[in-house]
Amino acid sequence: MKNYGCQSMAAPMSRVLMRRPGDSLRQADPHLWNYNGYFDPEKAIAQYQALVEMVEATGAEILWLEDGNDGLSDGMFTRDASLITKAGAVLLKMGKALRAPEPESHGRAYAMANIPVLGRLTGEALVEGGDTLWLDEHTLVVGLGFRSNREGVRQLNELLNPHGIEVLGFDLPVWSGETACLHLMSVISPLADDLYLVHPKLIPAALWILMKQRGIELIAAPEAEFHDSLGLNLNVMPFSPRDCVMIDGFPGTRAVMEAHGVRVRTFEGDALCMACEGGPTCLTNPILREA
Ligand SMILES: NC(=O)NCCC[C@H](N)C(=O)O
Repeated sequence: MKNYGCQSMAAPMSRVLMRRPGDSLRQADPHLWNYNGYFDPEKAIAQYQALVEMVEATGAEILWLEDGNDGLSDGMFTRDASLITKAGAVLLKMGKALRAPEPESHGRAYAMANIPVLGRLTGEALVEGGDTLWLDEHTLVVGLGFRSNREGVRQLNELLNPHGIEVLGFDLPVWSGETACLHLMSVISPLADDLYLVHPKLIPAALWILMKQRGIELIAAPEAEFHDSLGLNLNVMPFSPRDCVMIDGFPGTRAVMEAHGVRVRTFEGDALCMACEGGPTCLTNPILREA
């Protein structure tokens, strides 16, 4: 039986790649890494543990990457450095230069776990996993901004077309600037194959049209909470269709999801997620999702 394969955003997750924050985060220079005033490493580590317990309670197996005091404090955002497909893993190439060593560290973990590496991005290509979204198992959408570019989409097509996957790129806006983190998944969170939570104003219009054509229902989170949470209210990760986790403190966003039949679990994420610009989708890289 295969122990990897994920070409869906919300099918039941039974295996996931994670990296517990440790000394690298404790020693991170917040100015260098663009962490804001909410940053508190000890509190962040405790908040991360609450997320781990929630993942474990679903029965999902966690494949661990070690911190090892390697100075890669963003390494806890395992979503970004590799992409799992049914044909193997693709080691991506980071738009944030400080994160450049992360894809190869994923490669080492996959080798130890007997997960084949299908390929890696090279040269000028950039793609971070937070910019990728499976619209269906044959269609991967990539947000193009400061973290992902057209050469990345070209190389992904070269690697994935032989496996029946088409990769489409859509431009993202500048928004908060070059050093901030705006991924496609910062403005869209799939909650089920046919239900996405969105921040409409930042969604590429052509992608909006495509999602509507696919019959996906788009539900908008309250705009005030998007601003108050620094966008993290919208970072919602499904364990399985309509069973999700988000950070605590944004009841309006929670209510719109619950009104659509979604079970919402929460954990405190100010010192971890709001501080370091990444929520539960970024902190997890699902390795196996199957209906
Ligand atoms: N997928 C995500 O949205 N990841 C969040 C990454 C945050 C990290 N501090 C970064 O700037 O790359």
